[in-house]
Amino acid sequence: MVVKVVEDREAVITELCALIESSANSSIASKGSFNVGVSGGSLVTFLVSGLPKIHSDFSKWKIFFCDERLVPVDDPESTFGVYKTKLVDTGAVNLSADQFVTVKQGVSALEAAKAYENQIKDLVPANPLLPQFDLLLLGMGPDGHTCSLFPGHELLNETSAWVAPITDSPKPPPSRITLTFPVINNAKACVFAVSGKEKAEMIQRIHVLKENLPAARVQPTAGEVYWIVDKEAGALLN
Ligand SMILES: O=C1O[C@H](COP(=O)(O)O)[C@@H](O)[C@H](O)[C@H]1O
Repeated sequence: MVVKVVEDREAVITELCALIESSANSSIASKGSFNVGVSGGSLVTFLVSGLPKIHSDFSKWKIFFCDERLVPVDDPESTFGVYKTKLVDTGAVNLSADQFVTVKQGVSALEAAKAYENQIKDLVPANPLLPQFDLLLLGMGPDGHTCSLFPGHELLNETSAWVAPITDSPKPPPSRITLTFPVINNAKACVFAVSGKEKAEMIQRIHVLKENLPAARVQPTAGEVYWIVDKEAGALLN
């Protein structure tokens, strides 16, 4: 695990996007494609600000969702909706909407999760039996959740589904789908980008007190997990 404390939110964005650039370009050089999973929440604003500054062949990118809220795309809570509006429609980066592997609309959470799992099966090479993303970009909520994996929730123990439905998310909206730990921990690399003093206590609980919170369970078996935190979020690390 690599924990890097940087000056401020801007520096988090710079570090995060340098890591993305390097991962994307080495994936494209070695196999001609880059399969990346994105999260919602604060990560969207980091990427909207940082991605336009990196150099990569964006046509080789395929973008998946580490989790998605089951709301219409034009709802402000839709993670795809926000990326589409702020990153694609603005032309900020050379990505088209169809490079995002979106979640089926207008069906139950269970059906949406199953359909997304099948899309992943078709598009992401398995290594050896589970899909292996090149990079997963993760956020951590102030309660220690990541993706839509919340403290104390039964989904933390999911071992067979790659993508799971959740209809009782403690953070609204309640209905979502999420990658599960077997898939997350099979990624080549995962990165958390965390900024702000409201995250400081949780960073301490995970990295100093070693509490087994959802974000702490991100430990890729054959890859690296990076934590990029700013000084406010990392204030209680020592
Ligand atoms: O609900 C969600 O929250 C987490 C954390 O969001 P943040 O705004 O505290 O960074 C996010 O990573 C996840 O994708 C999202 O659905």
